[in-house]
Amino acid sequence: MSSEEGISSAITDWLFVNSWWLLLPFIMLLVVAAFIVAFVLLLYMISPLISPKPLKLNGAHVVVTGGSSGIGKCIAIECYRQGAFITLVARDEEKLLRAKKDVEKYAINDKQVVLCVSVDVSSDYTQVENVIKQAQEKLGPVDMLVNCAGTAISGKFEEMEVERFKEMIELNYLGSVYPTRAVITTMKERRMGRIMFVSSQAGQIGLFGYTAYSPSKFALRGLAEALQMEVKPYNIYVTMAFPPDTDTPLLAEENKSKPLETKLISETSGVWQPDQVAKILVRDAVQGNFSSSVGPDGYMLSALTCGMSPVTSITEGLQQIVTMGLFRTIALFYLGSFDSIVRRCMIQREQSKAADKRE
Ligand SMILES: NC(=O)C1=CN([C@@H]2O[C@H](COP(=O)(O)OP(=O)(O)OC[C@H]3O[C@@H](n4cnc5c(N)ncnc54)[C@H](OP(=O)(O)O)[C@@H]3O)[C@@H](O)[C@H]2O)C=CC1
Ligand SMILES: CCCCCCCCCCCCCCCC(=O)[C@@H](N)CO
Repeated sequence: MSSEEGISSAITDWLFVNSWWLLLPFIMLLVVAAFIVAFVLLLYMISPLISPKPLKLNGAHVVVTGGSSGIGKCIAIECYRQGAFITLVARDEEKLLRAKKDVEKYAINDKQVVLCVSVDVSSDYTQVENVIKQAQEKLGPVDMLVNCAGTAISGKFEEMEVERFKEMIELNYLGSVYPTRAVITTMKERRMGRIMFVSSQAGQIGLFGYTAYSPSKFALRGLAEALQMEVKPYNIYVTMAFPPDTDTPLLAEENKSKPLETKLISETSGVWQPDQVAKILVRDAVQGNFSSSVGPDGYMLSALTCGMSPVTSITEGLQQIVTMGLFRTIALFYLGSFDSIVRRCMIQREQSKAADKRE
C-alpha cells in the first residue's frame, strides 16, 4: 500500500466516524420543529386562559330579571352605584316600584335611569322579547343581562307534587333561556356583552330535599357552557353564579317547610347577606369570569366541580390544577358527614313514629 492510499483511507475513516456532522442540518431542523410544536401546544393551552377586558358599568345598560327583590335587587343596586342604567324585570308591579325607589337612592349622577318592566319570564317567549325590545328602545342596547328571577322548593322527592318539577324547570331554566335569547343577537352584532346566570351551590351538588330545585340549577350550567363556546369569539362573556343560602324573602319562605336534613346540610356554607353576594357576583361578571362563588366552601366547590368549564385567567387554571385532589379529599369528609346527618334524621323520625304509636 502506497503512502498516498494510506492517507486517503484515513480521511475516509475519519469522515465515516465523524459523518454525524453531515446530519447537523437535519438535527437542527428537528429541534426547531420540536420548538414550534411545543410553542403551538403552549399557545393552545394558554389561549383560553387569557382574561377578557373588564366591562365598564358606568353608562352601561344592565337588565336584571328578579330585580325587585333579594339578590337581584342588590345586584341592581351594585350596578347602579357604579353608574349603570337599570331595567328591573319581575311580575309584581308594586314590588317593582318599591325596588326602583330603593335602587335610585344609590345614584352617582343625575342622568341615571331605573326602568321597571312587568313580565313573567317563564311563560311566553314573545312577551319577554317584546319587553326587552321596549327596554332597549328606552335605555339602549343591553350590555349586561342578569338572569336572577327564580324560586326554590324543598321537600322529599315522593312528597313533592309532580307539578313542582315542571315549575322549577320552567322558571329557573326556561326563565333564563328566554331573556338570554332576546338579548343575544344584538350583543353578537355589537361584539360585546355579559350574561349572568344565577344558579346556586345546589346547582353544583345535588342535595337532600332539592330533587326538584337542583336539576333546574344544574341545567343552567349546561346552557352556560354551550353558550359561552358559541359567543366567546363575539367578545361576550357568560358568568355562572353559585350563591350559598342568602338572607332574602325567598329563603325565609323556603325555611318554613324545609326538611331538617336540608337545613342541617345547607348550614355548612352559612347564610350570607344579599348585598355581600351581589358585590361578588357583579365583580365576577364585570371581569368576565365564568364561575362566581361566594365564601370558602363556595370556592372549594367551584374548583372541585370545574370539569370542562371555561377558564378565564391563568391563576384560576393553576389553582384548579393544584387544588383539585386536595379538595376531593376534603369533599369525602363532607359527604360522610352529610350521609350521617341523613341517617340520624331517619333514625330519629322512626323512633318518634314508634313512640307515637305506643302512646
Ligand atoms: N336566597 C337564597 O338562599 C339563594 C337564592 N338563589 C337564587 O337566586 C335567585 C334569586 O333569589 P332570591 O333573591 O332569594 O329570591 P326572591 O324571592 O327574593 O326574589 C325573586 C325575584 O324573582 C322574581 N320572579 C319570580 N318569579 C318570576 C317570574 N315568573 N317572572 C319574573 N320574575 C319572577 C320576583 O318577583 P315577582 O315575584 O314579583 O315576579 C323577585 O323579584 C333565585 O334564582 C334563587 O334560586 C341561589 C342560591 C341561594
Ligand atoms: C371541598 C368540598 C366542599 C363542599 C362544601 C359543600 C357545601 C354544601 C352546602 C350546600 C348549600 C346549598 C345552598 C342552597 C341555597 C339555595 O339555592 C336555596 N337557599 C335557594 O333558596
